[in-house]
Amino acid sequence: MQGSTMASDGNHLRIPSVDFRGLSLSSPGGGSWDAAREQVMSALESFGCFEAIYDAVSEGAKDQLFRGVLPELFKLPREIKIRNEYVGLPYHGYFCQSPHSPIDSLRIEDSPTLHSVQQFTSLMWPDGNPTFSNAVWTAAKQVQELERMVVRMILQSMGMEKHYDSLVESLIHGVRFTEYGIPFDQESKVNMKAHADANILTVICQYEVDGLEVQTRDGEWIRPVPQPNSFTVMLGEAFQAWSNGRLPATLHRVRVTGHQKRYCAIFNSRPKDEILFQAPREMMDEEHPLRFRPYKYPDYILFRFLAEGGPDLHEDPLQAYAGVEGQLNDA
Ligand SMILES: O=C(O)CCC(=O)C(=O)O
Ligand SMILES: [Fe+2]
Repeated sequence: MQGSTMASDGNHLRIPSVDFRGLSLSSPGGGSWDAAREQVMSALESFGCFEAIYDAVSEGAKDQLFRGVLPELFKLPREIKIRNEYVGLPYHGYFCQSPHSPIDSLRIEDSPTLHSVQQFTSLMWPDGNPTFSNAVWTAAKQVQELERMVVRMILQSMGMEKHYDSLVESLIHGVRFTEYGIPFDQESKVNMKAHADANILTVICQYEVDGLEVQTRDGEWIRPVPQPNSFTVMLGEAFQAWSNGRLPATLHRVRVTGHQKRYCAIFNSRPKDEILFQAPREMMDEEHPLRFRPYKYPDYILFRFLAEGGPDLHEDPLQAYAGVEGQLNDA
């Protein structure tokens, strides 16, 4: 078991890494599992994220994805890519507008289900592209297993394991693939400004060209160094709401400092459209009164990205939308 690495490199903080090799959702307990769980919780507390060492997605599979499948996808003409529309939810299909950098981004919803990936594939390649479908589906299934292990560990640590099945059942997993060009502002080099994700957890797979930066709980920005067998895992706003504020969402941004195109795979699970998402009762007591009113994910996304002047309006959009001390308290 590789230890949790909180040590500094000179004065450069490193994100703790946690070894998931050999762990499985089918045996969520025992020595190595419990040790990894401790490391996960301590990393989330200080850093809001950790590097998962996880080789279920092999180096070969990553090579195939990033060298073959993704460049082929992004090379398609724009009029094909816009076919990936998620009606009613901005940023959940295709988007290519950013004030900060050239960007091209496509989300595949329900990607651990082969049929869902095939549907996406047939929009892009009407004659089919089994190599694409299989590569994406296989990676998504493996990353979903990693994500579920992390969710299970977190719930165990909070004494909430009995809610694991219902929480997982309320979520849908997807993957977003993004291609970034060189940022417009060459001083800041920001491709994507600081934000938290609306989902429960985000699992980021970088490849060769780094760029992700994460803000630690002390407010310091650190840059995960992608390894062939690592994924960066961080907390999203849905977990913050579900845990009644105990698991604050992690701020992160993207800065591409070189002159290469950057591809990134962003895996995550988010509340299903129809679910009224809320913290279980046990998360509340006299010391911890309700922090976020129940909400539906699509309503929040519309608030965040479309209503009231767009994504830049609120510094803490979840608080503004669902915080019980927020303006929309009685909405
Ligand atoms: O490209 C990355 O590393 C992160 C992208 C991101 O934060 C997002 O799409 O929400
Ligand atoms: Fe993000």
